[in-house]
Amino acid sequence: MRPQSSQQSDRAPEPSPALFFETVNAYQRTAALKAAIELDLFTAIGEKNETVQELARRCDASERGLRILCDYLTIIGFLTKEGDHYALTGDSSLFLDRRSSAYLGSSIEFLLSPTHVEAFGDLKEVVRKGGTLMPDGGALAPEHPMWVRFAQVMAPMMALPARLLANIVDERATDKLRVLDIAAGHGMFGIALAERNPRAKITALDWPNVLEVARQNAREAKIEDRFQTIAGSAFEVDYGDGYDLVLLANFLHHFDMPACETILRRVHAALAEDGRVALVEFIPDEDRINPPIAASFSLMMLGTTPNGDAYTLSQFDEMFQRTGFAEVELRAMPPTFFRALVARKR
Ligand SMILES: Nc1ncnc2c1ncn2[C@@H]1O[C@H](CSCC[C@H]([NH3+])C(=O)O)[C@@H](O)[C@H]1O
Repeated sequence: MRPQSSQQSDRAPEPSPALFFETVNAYQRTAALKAAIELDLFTAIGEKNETVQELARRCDASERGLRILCDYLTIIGFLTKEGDHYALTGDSSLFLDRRSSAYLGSSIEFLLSPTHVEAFGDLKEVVRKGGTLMPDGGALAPEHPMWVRFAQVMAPMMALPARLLANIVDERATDKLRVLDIAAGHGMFGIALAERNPRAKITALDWPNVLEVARQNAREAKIEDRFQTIAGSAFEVDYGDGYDLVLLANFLHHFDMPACETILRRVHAALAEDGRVALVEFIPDEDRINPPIAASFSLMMLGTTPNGDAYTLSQFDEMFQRTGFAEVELRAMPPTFFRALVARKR
């Protein structure tokens, strides 16, 4: 490190074009990670194929290509390099080695699907308009096939947040618990509750094509006898009533505040008198720029939905107040970037 006098460190850093070049070329960063996942490079290195020659055999790729890819991945922090040997970092070993139960590689099939990437193809026009250019409400079009893909490939990634939420909302895991999981997707949030608490009964609501994936996951978790479904739009279908807990995980951010309130009013009516609603969301601080991952999620909503957003705690408070909820509790869900909001009906 360059020695700095206290006088120098008070000054603004020298101007640098580094951020410009890094950002303009950031599509190559995405491409490098995608290529490594598709070549199963991280698993190969985890299996101790550590040189370019060994990796070329294992990944069925050229030595030149792998040398340049591995050096690039080292530069951006996914690998380490000593001499001509590459190794995984702790994060890469946990999240990118296919043999890990926390493997995230399959999520690129959703996150980098053509639907998603194309939504950001002309962001200038999206910004001019103030919402997605995708037809029919973008991601919110009824039975959009992207949600089937989401349910299939994101289930492993949601297993941990689902277990964390279950601990928060059903600590004892012994009481009777009727749960409605709205926009259930893969169904993992409800399934995690049913796995912990033998008296939990889950009703999962989503589009019919998505519910097929949730039902399959419920069968695999051996809780299908306590797993029902309601197919259709959360704005239209009858929820039933008397629920002890309603889950709204990663759903409200797709809509503007009046639409969120429509859902919350319907939830309020469907809850038992001592019932609760639990939200799982990316919730930025009031400055809307921290924490970075939660706050950046607004851009995802700008590109893919007409009116969605990452709402702050004060915005959720307002929505809860206007829809009759009481006692809102905010809970962190480390090590994930989600936060949970639990509100009582009364
Ligand atoms: N109008 C709607 N009614 C019901 N579900 C919807 C609607 N629009 C989108 N969805 C579903 O909303 C889900 C959003 S993804 C969230 C899935 C899950 N709760 C999780 O936290 O991981 C997808 O499964 C969509 O199919």
